[in-house]
Amino acid sequence: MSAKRYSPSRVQGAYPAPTTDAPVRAELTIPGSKSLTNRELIIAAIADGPGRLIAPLHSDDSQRMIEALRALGVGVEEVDGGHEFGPDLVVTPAKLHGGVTIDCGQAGTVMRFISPLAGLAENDVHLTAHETALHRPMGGLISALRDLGVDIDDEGTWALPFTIRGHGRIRGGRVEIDASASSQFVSGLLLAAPRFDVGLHLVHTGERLPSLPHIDMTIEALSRRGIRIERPAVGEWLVEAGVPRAKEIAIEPDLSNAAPFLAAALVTGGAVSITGWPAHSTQPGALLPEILQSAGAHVSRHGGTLTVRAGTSIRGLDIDLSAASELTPTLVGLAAFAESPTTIRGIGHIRLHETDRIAALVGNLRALGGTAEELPDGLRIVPSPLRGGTWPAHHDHRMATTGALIGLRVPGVEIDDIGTTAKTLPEFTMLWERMLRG
Ligand SMILES: O=C(O)C1=C[C@@H](OP(=O)(O)O)[C@@H](O)[C@H](O)C1
Ligand SMILES: C=C(OP(=O)(O)O)C(=O)O
Repeated sequence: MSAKRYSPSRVQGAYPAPTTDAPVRAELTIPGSKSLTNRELIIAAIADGPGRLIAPLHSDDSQRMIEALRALGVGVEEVDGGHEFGPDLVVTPAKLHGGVTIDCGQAGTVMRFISPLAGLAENDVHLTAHETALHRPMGGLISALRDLGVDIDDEGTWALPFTIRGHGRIRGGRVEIDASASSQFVSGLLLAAPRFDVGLHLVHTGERLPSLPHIDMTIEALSRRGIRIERPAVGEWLVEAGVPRAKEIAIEPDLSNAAPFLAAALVTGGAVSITGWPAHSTQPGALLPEILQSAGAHVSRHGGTLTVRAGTSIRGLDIDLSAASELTPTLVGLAAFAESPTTIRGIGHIRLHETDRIAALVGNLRALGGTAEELPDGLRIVPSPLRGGTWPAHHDHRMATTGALIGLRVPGVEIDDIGTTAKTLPEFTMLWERMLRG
């Protein structure tokens, strides 16, 4: 039986991707970062008083986190902050109570960040996910939590669904983890670690560690609230026990969600500006200006607005994207229109993202007449003329937005399920059409 579609979007179903002959010229504001919103929600929930998230993301992934925290007893209240994409959030910490079921939807951040927190709850927490996300790796995290003394009943599967039998405390101490399947195992443990009795000494034992900027993001978020984290060696973290300070935190725009819009400038020979681009950011999307420049773009910044202008052509890239693997789908869309081949390496673990992204990207491109091949830890695209056809989203928001990018220059591309974009950007079609209107 095929998996049920994942479509919680405001715009649902098939979406004929708009095509344009004209260069796009637009200035856009992108909603808040998924990764920052869901980290700040967790830290706010274990802080020393009520705190506020300013301009957070409102999408399926953030809603799943809000509902998970509320289920555990934490107060999360919506308060108008005057922002286009939804209210601010006031988070009031509380004793975590358990006795609940939490549905993580498709959100990797929810399944990996809530699990350690559930170990601090007073009772059983049953964790499940949408059926399209039950395959996502949890084993390394389950193993580390067990080593820390957390009682988990997974019926021997090492996967969701499972029950965490919370006892109201986790002792903490030294633990090893193989986080080669996902950096979120590390982030999830670090985020809850201040509330462990003796803090945490976490040692990564796997051969590779993807998405390092996302771990830096976790460390930076905790440090901002007074929690000390040391890194005695690569792949090793020491977190002191303590209570994070309650704060008002402004959430940066989601730079990975800005990627297809910036890439649209190159694909159409135009220019796209994104407002509120942070001067410093741990988001992997902060690498976009440099990556797009290597692809031939002209990049400039004026007063917090980043502008990407097309150059004379798009250069193919040979790039290790392990630090920023969530940018892969957009860069593949860009590569389809380059003047030379693109090779992306270091991203083997994205076979276990929302879908097997390597297989899905190669398969979708080939179905439109493109030339692409899977590599053991990445993929290679040789630009060739494409024709229209169905672009399956594979219940993956970034596959859907890549289909839209390709459709800008290839008439007749239809994304089978645009609803998937609600995972992190329910406003995708609205913003895409706003970009095309200029
Ligand atoms: O911590 C985070 O917010 C994320 C970490 C990364 O996960 P992986 O390390 O599993 O790739 C990234 O791909 C995901 O989109 C968000
Ligand atoms: C891999 C992703 O999501 P998640 O947070 O569910 O891991 C992603 O957004 O590209």
